[in-house]
Amino acid sequence: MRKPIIAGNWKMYKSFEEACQFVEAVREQIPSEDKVDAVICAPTLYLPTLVDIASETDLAIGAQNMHYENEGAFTGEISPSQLSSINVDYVILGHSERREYFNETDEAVNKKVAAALLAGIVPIICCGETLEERESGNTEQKVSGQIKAALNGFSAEEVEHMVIAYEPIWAIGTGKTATADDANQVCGAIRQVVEELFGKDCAEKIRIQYGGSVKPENIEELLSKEHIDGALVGGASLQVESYLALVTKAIAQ
Ligand SMILES: O=C(CO)COP(=O)(O)O
Repeated sequence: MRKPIIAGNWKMYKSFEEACQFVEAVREQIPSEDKVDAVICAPTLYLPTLVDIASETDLAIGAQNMHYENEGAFTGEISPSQLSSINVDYVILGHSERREYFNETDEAVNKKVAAALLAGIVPIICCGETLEERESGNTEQKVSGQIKAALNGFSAEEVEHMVIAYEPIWAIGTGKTATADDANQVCGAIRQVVEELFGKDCAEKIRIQYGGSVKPENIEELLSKEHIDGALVGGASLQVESYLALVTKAIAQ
């Protein structure tokens, strides 16, 4: 049995005060991390304070991006070792918004995954197809290519602790969710790629999230599917009630 993982991706939302109030409100109500991994990936600026507020609780704090170098002349960037120095547990890598607006390539994502491992941060590796790619029947080809590139050069022991997030781009922030069966099919195809590259044991252990308009009303059906082990959630992670509902529903599966 794979433990569910619910990660909120706040993107570029919330003031500092709102972020602190959110974590203060949810930290005591998060179910035990034996049952579910609950994560909030917040704007970088807020991370040290949020890690502090969430310390000694079952809520983990993550970043939404990082550079692959530990230091250097990269104005405006944040490094893996800087994140680990403030005890950040997770980092989202290769989100479609970063690939689209910030020219993040498969090669850069692969370097970032390596850097996250060295820094002891769990990478949440994103993949997903555009509407055009889906309509032309290229979903699995696109997603497999992204995953093969991101996982290039690692061992099964390393890969089994990573998290993959399948987020169809057309379902992000649009209110359109892939049907649970469609999402499960693609997550199953990703698991198959992992099995081919790293073996059955690794494929059975790695957790694969679905992301794209996940909310309390649809999470149960998504998580009831064989290959969907959690969710990467944008909009519905911004409110205390809906985030807690997602986490609570995840353990009822
Ligand atoms: O991009 C997402 C999470 O990373 C999904 O966002 P929404 O849940 O708002 O569709």
